[in-house]
Amino acid sequence: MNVDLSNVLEERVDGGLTRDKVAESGADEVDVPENVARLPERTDAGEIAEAGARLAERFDAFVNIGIGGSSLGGATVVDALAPDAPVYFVDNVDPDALARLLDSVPLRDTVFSVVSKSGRTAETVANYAVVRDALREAGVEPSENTVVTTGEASPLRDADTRATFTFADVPGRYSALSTVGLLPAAFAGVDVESVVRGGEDGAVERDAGVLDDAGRALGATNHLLGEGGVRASVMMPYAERLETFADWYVQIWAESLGKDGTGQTPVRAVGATDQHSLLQLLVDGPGDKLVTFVDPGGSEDGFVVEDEGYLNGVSLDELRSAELDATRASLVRDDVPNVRVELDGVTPEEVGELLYTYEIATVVAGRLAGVNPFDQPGVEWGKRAARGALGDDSCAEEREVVGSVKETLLRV
Ligand SMILES: O=P(O)(O)OC[C@H]1O[C@H](O)[C@H](O)[C@@H](O)[C@@H]1O
Repeated sequence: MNVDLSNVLEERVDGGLTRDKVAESGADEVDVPENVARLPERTDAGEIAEAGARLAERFDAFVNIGIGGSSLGGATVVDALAPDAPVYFVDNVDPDALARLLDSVPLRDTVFSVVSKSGRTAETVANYAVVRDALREAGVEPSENTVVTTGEASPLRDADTRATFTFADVPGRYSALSTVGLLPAAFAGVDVESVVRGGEDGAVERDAGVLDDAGRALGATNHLLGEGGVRASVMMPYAERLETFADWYVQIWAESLGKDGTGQTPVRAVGATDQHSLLQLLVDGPGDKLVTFVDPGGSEDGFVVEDEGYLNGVSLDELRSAELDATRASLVRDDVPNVRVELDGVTPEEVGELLYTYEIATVVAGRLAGVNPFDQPGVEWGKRAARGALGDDSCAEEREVVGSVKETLLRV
């Protein structure tokens, strides 16, 4: 994996950065906590691979029940490396979607993997309660078809299940390179040991300079551009297998950096599709965005266009690359800074390194901005308010606010 920062430099775009400014940003002095920095080397990928293989021997489908960091890491790895596997993610409260999923999988031969660090997340607990009832109605003992990954202090640790795994000692959104993110992929037969090895490749020596460490350089670049007026960070992979990575990026970037009135709005996009959607705003809208292209590298599928004028004999891969280059150039023409992350194919190693690199970039950007990149205080009030609205009297104060906000002042 390489990161091309050419198009954030002042030689390329007005308002751009200098190499020295990035190098002297202080990103090399940011302390990335050991639990995050050393997660890949502390992850027993062999054990995860074996656990996934054992489950795959017994079950035909795998359903991950979790939300946020307890779903997006696993979904990123599976969608990138095993997009056609019978692995599904229940990460919302949507009775229609859950009903359709339960109708589509062979319940008796499906393992439900409940993932929650706290063990108290309403969406996850509620979804699993519904699944548990559905299993019983199908004559299946729920504990036989359930595994759990949860924290040390979680009530889920006492759940009667087939296996209980310990949630890595990191905030959920930083847990992709652990059982949380890798068990679904292991079930799907992904080489999770290579994914973790890719993460290790992303880890660099502690005394490395900013420009020697992609994660730190990206963190510094995002921070400095933010100080220069960039308010939105668009993550635009040019591969549908990496779309979920863009979703993962939205969570880690928003939850880690959106604090104390600061933080760039992360935007999920996919190329080439969003050249016909978002690009107009990126080029001609407010000059407050950074665009990151993820170039997947070559594809095995050599589809070639025939009998179509200038496209005659052009492969879809060549068309995709030409469009990516053209889109980058159109942003440079309008002084929109952009980064190009170049993968050597969507492989386990490259996916692991991509995830790890952006974890480090997030920590560095947060520390340079003076915020804590590991908590999410802003989401807690809403959880209490929902509990209050559902009758929990310990959240009566929040319930009153919900009631007042529901009063209609203007309806059109
Ligand atoms: O893993 P859990 O404890 O169930 O938390 C699941 C998710 O919900 C929390 O509210 C945060 O928004 C996320 O950072 C977290 O990943």
